[in-house]
Amino acid sequence: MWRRVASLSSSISSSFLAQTASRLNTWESLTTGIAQQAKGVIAPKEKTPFITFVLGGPGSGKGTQCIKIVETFGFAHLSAGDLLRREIASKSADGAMILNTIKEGKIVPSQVTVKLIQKEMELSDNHKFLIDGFPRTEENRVSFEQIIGVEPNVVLFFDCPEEEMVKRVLNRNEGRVDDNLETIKKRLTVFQALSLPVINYYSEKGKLYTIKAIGTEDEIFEQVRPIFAAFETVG
Ligand SMILES: Nc1ncnc2c1ncn2[C@@H]1O[C@H](COP(=O)(O)OP(=O)(O)O)[C@@H](O)[C@H]1O
Ligand SMILES: Nc1ccn([C@H]2C[C@H](O)[C@@H](COP(=O)(O)OP(=O)(O)O)O2)c(=O)n1
Ligand SMILES: [Mg+2]
Repeated sequence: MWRRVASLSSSISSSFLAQTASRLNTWESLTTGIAQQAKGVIAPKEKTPFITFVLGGPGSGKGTQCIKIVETFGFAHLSAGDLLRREIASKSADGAMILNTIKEGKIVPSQVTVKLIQKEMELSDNHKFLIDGFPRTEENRVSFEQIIGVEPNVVLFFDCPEEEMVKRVLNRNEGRVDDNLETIKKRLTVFQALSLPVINYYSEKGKLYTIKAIGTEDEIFEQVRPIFAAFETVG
């Protein structure tokens, strides 16, 4: 009999203990969460990231359309070119190498660019990212997959005739070292040889959305809008 009572009491006490422990755990995690928020510690990234790569030749209107996507759909905009130009301006160890590469119309080693993108993603409290001007090569693409470990949900390709891209870049007027005819010609060759294979890769994967990038900025955005609107509906 005592055994039954003993075993009963032990099962009561163990279940009581388990419940108490579970309450304490819940409380602990709640209080930890509150304390972290109060201290401004970065909250755990609960949502799966939603990644959009924005591709297209130089001057195809990627940056211009990204501004509209941010305004309408609340993405964080990470321009690979802007991040690299920021490195040059900050006179970091890689700055001189990046400047020469950009002047030459070539592509900066992937390791450098992906690390800059990774840092921005980690600092952001957004989970929806527009990664503009990346990946520009197969090496860029593979490096992102290896370092960040995720694939894009959407890949936009702004498809624009070369003569229109050249005209736009020469009129861009942002004081960029690469906005001159000599560099643009090199960039167009690099785009054909190294970036088009990436675009084809995503086309085969069924992730590519091609936008006819001629017309007014608003006309072009009307092709972009339904792509993201469809994802908003899905949830
Ligand atoms: N639809 C458009 N029609 C004419 N000019 C445009 C259009 N979209 C952008 N531009 C202009 O063309 C230049 C290049 O655009 P930008 O967004 O910087 O392209 P990208 O980021 O693809 O190089 C900018 O000066 C921009 O104001
Ligand atoms: N993934 C990338 C993106 C940009 N770069 C370098 C080389 C590019 O010619 C320059 C400028 O890129 P950016 O995207 O700002 O250029 P456009 O907006 O297309 O004119 O930066 C790079 O090396 N790798
Ligand atoms: Mg741009």
